[in-house]
Amino acid sequence: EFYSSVDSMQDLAQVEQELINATRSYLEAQQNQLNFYRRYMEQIKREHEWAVGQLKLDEYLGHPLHAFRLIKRLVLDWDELIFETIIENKPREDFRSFVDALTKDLGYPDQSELQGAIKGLARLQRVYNLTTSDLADGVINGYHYDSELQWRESYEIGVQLFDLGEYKRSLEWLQVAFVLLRNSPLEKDENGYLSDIREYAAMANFELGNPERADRLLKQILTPEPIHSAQQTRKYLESRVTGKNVEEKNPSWFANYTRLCQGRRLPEKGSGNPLKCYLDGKRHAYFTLAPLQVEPVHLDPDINVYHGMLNSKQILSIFVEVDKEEMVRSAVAGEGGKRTVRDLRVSQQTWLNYTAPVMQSISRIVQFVSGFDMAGAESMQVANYGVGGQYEPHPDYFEVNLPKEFEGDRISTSMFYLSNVEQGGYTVFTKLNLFLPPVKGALVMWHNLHRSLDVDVRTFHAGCPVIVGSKRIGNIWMHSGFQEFRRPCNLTSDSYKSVAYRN
Ligand SMILES: O=C(O)CCC(=O)C(=O)O
Ligand SMILES: [Fe+2]
Repeated sequence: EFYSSVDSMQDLAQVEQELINATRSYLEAQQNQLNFYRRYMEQIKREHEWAVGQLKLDEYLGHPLHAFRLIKRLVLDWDELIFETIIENKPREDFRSFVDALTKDLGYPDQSELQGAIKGLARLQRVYNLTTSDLADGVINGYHYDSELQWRESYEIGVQLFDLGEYKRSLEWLQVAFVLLRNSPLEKDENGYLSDIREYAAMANFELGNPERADRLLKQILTPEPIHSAQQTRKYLESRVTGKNVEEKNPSWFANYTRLCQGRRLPEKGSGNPLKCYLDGKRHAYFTLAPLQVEPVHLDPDINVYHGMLNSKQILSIFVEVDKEEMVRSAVAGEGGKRTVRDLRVSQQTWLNYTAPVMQSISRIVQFVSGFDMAGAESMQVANYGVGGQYEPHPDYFEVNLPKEFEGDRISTSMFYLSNVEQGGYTVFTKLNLFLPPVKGALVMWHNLHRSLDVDVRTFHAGCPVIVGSKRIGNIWMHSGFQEFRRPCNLTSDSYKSVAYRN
């Protein structure tokens, strides 16, 4: 799978580069072969002309060498030089086997990849309120990127969204495609693409509960030919009950999620945020010379950002380790805890243990900042999101179906940002009115469990869709086993605080 991480998309760029090279050599080889045929024809033609110019044909052929040449050409040359090489077409065979090997080697995207990429675009539109015309113009949140879409691309998006049942969005893309094609000075639309667009637009309108509009669009493309597909579509639609214009129903968390992803908090009660950044050199001797740069972003539950925990060199070393592993599409726990791939989590990931030197440093950082015993730590999960990649609101604890290999639930999360993100990709806490833009080298830490070890529902959080850029994070989840002396329970339980936050 390629679309779910920017890193794996790089393989595709390489595939395309190699395809360009291979196609170039193919064209060149074909050209050489054609030139050879042409030269051969010219040569024979010259001989014919010479013969006709000089002598009568029977005189010419009366010469034994001429007779021999003609027969030799027809028996051998035409066959070997022309017929066989045309049929065999070596350049084409070479090209075909090169492409086969290349796609086997580096992989090749299929329809489902295209769908994944298009769903990603639709997700960006939904979460960030991006208009279709802006996106098609390459304008994202007011930033102009030099990459507007062609009518064909907009059309393809419209068609795919139609197939996905996203009729309203589909219609918008079809309209953009229509206008682009109609206003395009180069395209003459000999193939009737305007009609194709109208036909899809008609069907989308029909599904949206506008049968009159659908009919009007289809009438615009009716041709005298009875087999034309617009007529068939019309018949088909007449036989069906029109769709209902149902407003897209979003889940209850969606409004909070999108607002925070857009960097908008609800106004705070009281006198605003009293939290101040501070330096902490006392937490552990390790931080005496380089005190922790703490940005407390929430109290109760405490969420802290520790800035400058990893430098670029260390982050590069982490990715040297990542390159030794295989990145796989991230999954979520499905029914009965089974690994399930879903659109709610679109990224690729791998796991790193703490043997490499850089990973030993990371282990020390987490140990000294959190005070936890690393005996309870999972390996670090390194993830890379693709454009539109996200992780919808979830808790990090298991609560049920805790995998057997762990002692206790995930008591805390330590999340390192391993990249900046050009646009989007915030981490948001949907129940705490909190958003965090990724800052390369920073570490975010919080507890997922109350001191009673009951789950703290307030810690629901999400990774917002990446709009532009490649988001990389490294997560270390700590389990509650081994930590009884590190984070002892209180005399009174504070798990009541979570009650109001369940849904
Ligand atoms: O990408 C993010 O900001 C959050 C990721 C996350 O919550 C997770 O991987 O569990
Ligand atoms: Fe998480």
